[in-house]
Amino acid sequence: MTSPILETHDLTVRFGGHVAVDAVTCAFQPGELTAIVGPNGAGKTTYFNLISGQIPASAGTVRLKGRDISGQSVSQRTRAGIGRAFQLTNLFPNLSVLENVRLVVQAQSGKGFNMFSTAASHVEMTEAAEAILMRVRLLEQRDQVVSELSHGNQRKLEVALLIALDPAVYMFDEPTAGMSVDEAPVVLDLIAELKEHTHRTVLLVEHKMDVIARLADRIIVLHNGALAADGPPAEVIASDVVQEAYMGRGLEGILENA
Ligand SMILES: Nc1ncnc2c1ncn2[C@@H]1O[C@H](COP(=O)(O)OP(=O)(O)OP(=O)(O)O)[C@@H](O)[C@H]1O
Repeated sequence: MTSPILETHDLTVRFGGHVAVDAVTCAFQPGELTAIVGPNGAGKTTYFNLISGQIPASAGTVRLKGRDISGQSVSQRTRAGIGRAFQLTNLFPNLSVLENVRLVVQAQSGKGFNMFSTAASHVEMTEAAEAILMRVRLLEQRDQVVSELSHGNQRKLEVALLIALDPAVYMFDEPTAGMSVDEAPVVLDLIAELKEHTHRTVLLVEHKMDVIARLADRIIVLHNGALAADGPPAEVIASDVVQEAYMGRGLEGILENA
């Protein structure tokens, strides 16, 4: 077995007396797509926040490629390879779609805002940004200002920015939430492609059963902040612990059928 890309060890956070994430120990392998499920308030988003660094842990560690990143800020973790789908506030709303992607491509190329960068490299960065926009089917909207994009297209742009960042671990929190039936498949295809073609590790918080069935290699179930089950989808869905945890409703009872 290869070394895990990402590991959490006894990861815990308390809010006052409430333990929102309770000693979660889990390892994620390269190329593996894990769906994180559980009822409302189970701690899924908080677990994500602990991994990406939005909130500090009360106890436990997060390791990326074997290195302890528990003390690092969000931006340090992003640079280290944790790519969480951008919140809309991370997009530059008054810039065009192309400009938003090109800024990330530029930052990744190490050139930053170098005013002396050559015309050729500017052309190359534009081409790289356009290639990404083509992948996410946003090339037609390249000159549109971000604030004028539809919700679905803004989500696609978030995926484009993540692709430009090319992190080792992609994190998506309900990536198709609020998307139309026409828009959602494009984003799901992109996530599938990340896993299959680029062998990236993907973590997905998801309520929709059809999305999980299509994409997940593995499901972890959080219940009251603790890891209640972990394994291949069919096994987890059928497991006694999951059936009992949801009082006979089974996992299907807490997932939405689209
Ligand atoms: N900053 C905070 N301060 C206090 N309590 C919090 C904070 N963030 C989360 N919680 C609590 O921690 C628990 C876990 O919340 P979390 O949002 O992680 O659940 P979730 O599984 O993502 O739920 P949902 O499916 O509804 O998004 C909840 O009881 C929530 O109220």
